[in-house]
Amino acid sequence: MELRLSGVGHSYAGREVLRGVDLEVPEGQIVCIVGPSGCGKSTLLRMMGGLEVPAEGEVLQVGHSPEGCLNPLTFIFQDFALLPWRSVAGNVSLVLEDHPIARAERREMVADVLARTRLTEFVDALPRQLSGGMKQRVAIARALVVRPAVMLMDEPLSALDSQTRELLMDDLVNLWVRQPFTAVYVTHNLAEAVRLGHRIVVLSRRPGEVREVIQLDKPLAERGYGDAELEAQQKHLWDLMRAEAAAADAELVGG
Ligand SMILES: Nc1ncnc2c1ncn2[C@@H]1O[C@H](COP(=O)(O)OP(=O)(O)OP(=O)(O)O)[C@@H](O)[C@H]1O
Repeated sequence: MELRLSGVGHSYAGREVLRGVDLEVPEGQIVCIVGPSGCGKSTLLRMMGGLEVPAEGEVLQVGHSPEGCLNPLTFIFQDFALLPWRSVAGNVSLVLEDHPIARAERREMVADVLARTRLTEFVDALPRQLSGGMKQRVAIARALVVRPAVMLMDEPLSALDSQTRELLMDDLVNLWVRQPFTAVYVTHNLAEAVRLGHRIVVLSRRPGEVREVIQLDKPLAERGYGDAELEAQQKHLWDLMRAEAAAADAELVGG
């Protein structure tokens, strides 16, 4: 399934936050959305996930969900949102419990996704026993277990330290290479965008409009830490964003 947004615009209490956003999320690709603080990135993601309806324009879901999909649009947030009293397996299986799935099959689905996210040996651990990176891997496993059509990721790595971020980026790349998924990935971090994005959408400051869409053709598996080509793309992105970010910053400071 792919997502197509056309002419999406929105205001909150008379304050315009998004304007005329056209955007496509092709099946099997990761689309990163970058832009200065407050430009409407999370709002756009919520609209893609059907949590909010845009005042203008439309968000279309085109095509079919993958076979066995239990929840077409699944969110991953920065704060993991795990239940502290449930084990790793318990947190992952939670999202299957509302579906008519036999216990044995449910167990198999959880075991499979924990293996894919390298969590098998932590199956019985509680969230408080896990590092931040592992907690986010549990959240990713929980999102993947429902076989989503599109994963909607809102700054999933921003609560983590830089080494953990690097490791998790490798994990996401490996997951995608083994079994491509479709995702929209909102981030402030341009290094993450050039490492993970097949396409990067740059929004202007509020009201967020699409300033540029960058297509990165280098295969994800070949993008490594310190890659010169990616660093050049990152610099280009920063050149685009610098003035917008400074202006947005001044606006926020000034209220
Ligand atoms: N439910 C809401 N009610 C009123 N205003 C809102 C609501 N949600 C977001 N806003 C405002 O809309 C603007 C865009 O917010 P949004 O969180 O989408 O931006 P963002 O680009 O994700 O920001 P950041 O990069 O800082 O996370 C901000 O000014 C925010 O305060």
